Amino acid sequence: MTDTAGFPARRAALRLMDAVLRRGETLEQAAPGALRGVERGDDRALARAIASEALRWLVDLDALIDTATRNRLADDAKVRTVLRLMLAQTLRLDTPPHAVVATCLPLLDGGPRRLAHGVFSTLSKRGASLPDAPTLPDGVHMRWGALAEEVAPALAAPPPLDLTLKDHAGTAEWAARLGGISLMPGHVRLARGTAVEKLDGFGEGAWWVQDLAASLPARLLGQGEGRSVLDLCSAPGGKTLQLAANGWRVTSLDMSEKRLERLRENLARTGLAADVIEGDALQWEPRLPFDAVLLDAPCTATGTCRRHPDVLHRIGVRQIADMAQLQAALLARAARWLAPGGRLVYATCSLEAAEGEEQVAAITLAPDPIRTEELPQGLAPTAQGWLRTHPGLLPEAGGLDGFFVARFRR
Ligand SMILES: C[S@@+](CC[C@H](N)C(=O)[O-])C[C@H]1O[C@@H](n2cnc3c(N)ncnc32)[C@H](O)[C@@H]1O
Repeated sequence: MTDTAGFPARRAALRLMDAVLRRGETLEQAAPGALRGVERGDDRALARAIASEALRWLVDLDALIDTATRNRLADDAKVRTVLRLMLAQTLRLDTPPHAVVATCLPLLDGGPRRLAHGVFSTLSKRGASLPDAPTLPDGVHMRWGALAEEVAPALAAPPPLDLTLKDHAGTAEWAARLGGISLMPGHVRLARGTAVEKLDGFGEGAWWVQDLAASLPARLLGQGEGRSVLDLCSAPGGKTLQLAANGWRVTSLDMSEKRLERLRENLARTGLAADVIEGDALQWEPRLPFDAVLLDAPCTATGTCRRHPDVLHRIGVRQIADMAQLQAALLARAARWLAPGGRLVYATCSLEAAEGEEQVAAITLAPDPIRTEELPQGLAPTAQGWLRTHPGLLPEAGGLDGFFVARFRR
């Protein structure tokens, strides 16, 4: 064990990488265990930043490593992962090489320290660099096809911070007060890395963090005017907050008690109200039909790859097929709970057709096509009246998450 300052953050980063690449966990799931014992907040943030950058640029970092070894290192060799972390720090986080060596080589104590030092020194002397955009893994390329070329440049850096305002009337004022820009009423975009809790308006619940794309599904249900809506799969509650703020009587259902705790905190902070139910949507039955249903279905979340680059490596055909099966079952149930004339919005933050376009192709409700004027400038619905966003859209404004959204009427 070393007591070098900065070592705990690197050890935690290595644990995060292992959790994602070996055990298929998300960075969020892995964080509590991997960061255990890392006391300082800035060390915890650093560990996450190193692992995120290593995952974002994994293919390119591996290609560099492979130019500097005589025998190719196994994909899951610890020395490869340590080298990925070392290079991510010098090439992406501007950490000086001597600091990288001092804090990372102890990760290999009793192992191939000299090999790692040699490869790192060779690449440093050579002035190794990364391409402008990350190279996506082969499996992602195969699934996304031409879309991969549009998404990759948007992955080069973490995304900006989007806020949704409780009161859309105050958009220009809040944008000026927080030093951001607005891409549509009720939206403010800030530079990435902004610390949320310290911003004006957080304590009083004037806004909540929500990617622009994630704010579109609830907007597509319009003003509630006291009508009832079921927010199905609702936690941590970004869409419940929007619906409540837009005058809907919200029933908010999710099966995760832990995520519902965050939803309740969000309601308390913003002073908004919803009937919160912990339940499994595959078992639960409502007493009365709803005027609207929003199904923000569980998904592989590959549309959030800018923020969560672990999805590029964890998600494959099996996970997509499992999610698609669950989504089909949820969609069939949600459609039955609509009152005549009621509207259903189906959304996923996935870039996989199986979780979007293919999922709604067979639905028996009438389509209620999304219109261009309902969307921020620069976005347009598909020929079918669906919305497909991806990180490569609105590049000058900083992009947006990948979402699929479709609307229907009973
Ligand atoms: C995409 S997230 C929802 C995000 C949320 N709509 C928001 O805007 O904050 C999907 C949610 O589905 C929930 N979920 C997954 N399977 C479920 C089921 N069978 N019944 C109820 N909720 C479920 C998960 O707990 C998770 O919170």
